Amino acid sequence: MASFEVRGGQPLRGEIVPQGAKNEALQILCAVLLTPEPVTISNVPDIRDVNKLIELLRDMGVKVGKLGPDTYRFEASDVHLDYLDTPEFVAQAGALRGSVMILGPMLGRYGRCQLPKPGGDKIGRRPMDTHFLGLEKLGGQLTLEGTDFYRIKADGKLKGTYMLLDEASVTGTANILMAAVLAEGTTTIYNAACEPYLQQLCKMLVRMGAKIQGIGSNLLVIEGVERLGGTEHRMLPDMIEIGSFIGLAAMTGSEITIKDCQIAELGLIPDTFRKLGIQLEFRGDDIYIPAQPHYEIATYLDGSILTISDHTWPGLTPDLLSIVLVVACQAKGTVLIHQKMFESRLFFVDKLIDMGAQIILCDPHRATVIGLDQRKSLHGITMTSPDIRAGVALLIAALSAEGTSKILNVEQIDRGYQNIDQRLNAIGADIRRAS
Ligand SMILES: CC(=O)N[C@H]1[C@@H](OP(=O)(O)OP(=O)(O)OC[C@H]2O[C@@H](n3ccc(=O)[nH]c3=O)[C@H](O)[C@@H]2O)O[C@H](CO)[C@@H](O)[C@@H]1O
Ligand SMILES: C=C(OP(=O)(O)O)C(=O)O
Repeated sequence: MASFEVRGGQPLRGEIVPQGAKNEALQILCAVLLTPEPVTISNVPDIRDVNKLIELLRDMGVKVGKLGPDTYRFEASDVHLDYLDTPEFVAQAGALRGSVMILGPMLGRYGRCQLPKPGGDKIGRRPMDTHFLGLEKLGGQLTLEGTDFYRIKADGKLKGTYMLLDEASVTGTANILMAAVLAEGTTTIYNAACEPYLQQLCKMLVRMGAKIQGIGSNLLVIEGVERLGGTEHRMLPDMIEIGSFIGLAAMTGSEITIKDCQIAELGLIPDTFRKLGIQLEFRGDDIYIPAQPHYEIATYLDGSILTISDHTWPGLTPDLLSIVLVVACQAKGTVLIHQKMFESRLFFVDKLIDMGAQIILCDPHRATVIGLDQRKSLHGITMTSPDIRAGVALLIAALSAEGTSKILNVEQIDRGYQNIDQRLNAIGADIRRAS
C-alpha cells in the first residue's frame, strides 16, 4: 500500500496544468470498440484507471499505439470475443468502474458482452439497472449469474425505440448511446445524463458518422447507422481536478494559476467556490486564485445557512462535494453539505474532525461544517484514503495542516490524479511518496 508523508502549513505558488478528464477518458476509450478503423485520442491522463482500461482493450485484441506522452492510436479491427470468457478478463473488468462502458459498444457491434460487477469507488450502492433497462429496450437479453455477473446478447441487430430512463445515469447513458448508434432505426433517450463527458462522447460519435440530436440536453435522438469510421478526439481538462486545485489554493492560502481550463465547460463549479468566499479571476482561459488569508461563506438572501448539494448535470457534480466540504473547514461561516447521490461518501469527515475541523455529520448524506476562519490550523495525523475524492480532500487538509500527516492507500488517489505528488511539489508542496 503506497502512502504520502505530507509536511503541511506552507503556501504554494505557481502555475498548474490540469490533466485530461478521467471520466471522459473512460467513455471515449470504450467507444473505440465501435469501429474497425483507427481512432486517435489525445490529452489522455496517465492515471491508474485509464491505464487499466487501455490494458483491458489491448488484451481484448485492440491494437494500441502510443504516439506521444498523452496520445494513443487504437484500432479495434480484430476484437477477441473469446477473451471475455477468461478469468483474466473478469479480474481486469472488475477492477474499475469505467470497464462497464464496454457493454454498449460490444452489444451494438458484436451482439454480445459479459461483465462482472464493475469496481470503482465504494461510496454507496451503485446500481446498474438503468444500463440494462436501456440495453434491454434495444433488444438485449440479460442473464444474471448471481448478483454480480451479467451476460447480455441480442439476436440480430438492436432496434431503436423510445425510452425514459429511471435515472440520469452517467455511465448508463453512455452505454445505451453507444449501443443505439449502431441500432436499426431511431432511439430516443429521455432523462439522459448530459455531463460534459457525455457531450464529448456524442461529438466524437458524430465525427465517426453517428447521427445524434439533442447533444447537451436530456433528450437524445439517435438515428442508427450501419457502421462508424475512425476519428481523432482530444479530451477536455478534468473539471474535478480543476475544482480540486481551486479548493487547494483557498485552503492553503496559496496563489495559483490553473492553466487552460476550458472555463465555458465548468458549469456551476466556479460559482460554487465563490459561494464559499473564494476569489477567482478568469484570465483568458486560465483561472487565477490569489492568496487569500480569509474567505467567508455566503448565506441565502434571508440570512439563513447555505446548503451546497450535488445534482445531475448541469447541477453540481457529486465528485466535488468532498473538496467543497474540506475547504469549508477553514472558511468563515457555516455551510450544510448535502451529498444526495451517494450514501457512503461523507464518512471521511471523521478524519477531518480528528485533525481539528468542526463538523457535525448529521446523517450519511449531510454534514454541517462550521469554518475555523484560519484562527486555528488543522493538525497532521495518520489517515487512510477511503475513495478518490475523499483522498484528495484529505491531501488538501494535510497540506494546510500544521505538522506532518501520513495518508495511506494513495492508490485510490492515483486512480484519478496524475502524479499528483510531483505536480504539487513543483509549486511548493512537500509530499513524499513511499511504496
Ligand atoms: C466512471 C464515471 O464516470 N464515474 C462517475 C459516474 O458514475 P456512475 O455512472 O456509476 O454513476 P450514476 O450516474 O449511474 O449514478 C450515481 C449515483 O447517483 C444515483 N443517482 C443518479 C442519477 C439520478 O438522477 N439520481 C440518483 O440518485 C445513482 O443511483 C447512483 O447511486 O457518475 C457519477 C455521478 O455523477 C460520478 O460520481 C462518478 O464519478
Ligand atoms: C466516483 C468516481 O469514480 P468511479 O466512478 O471511477 O469510482 C470519481 O471519479 O469521483
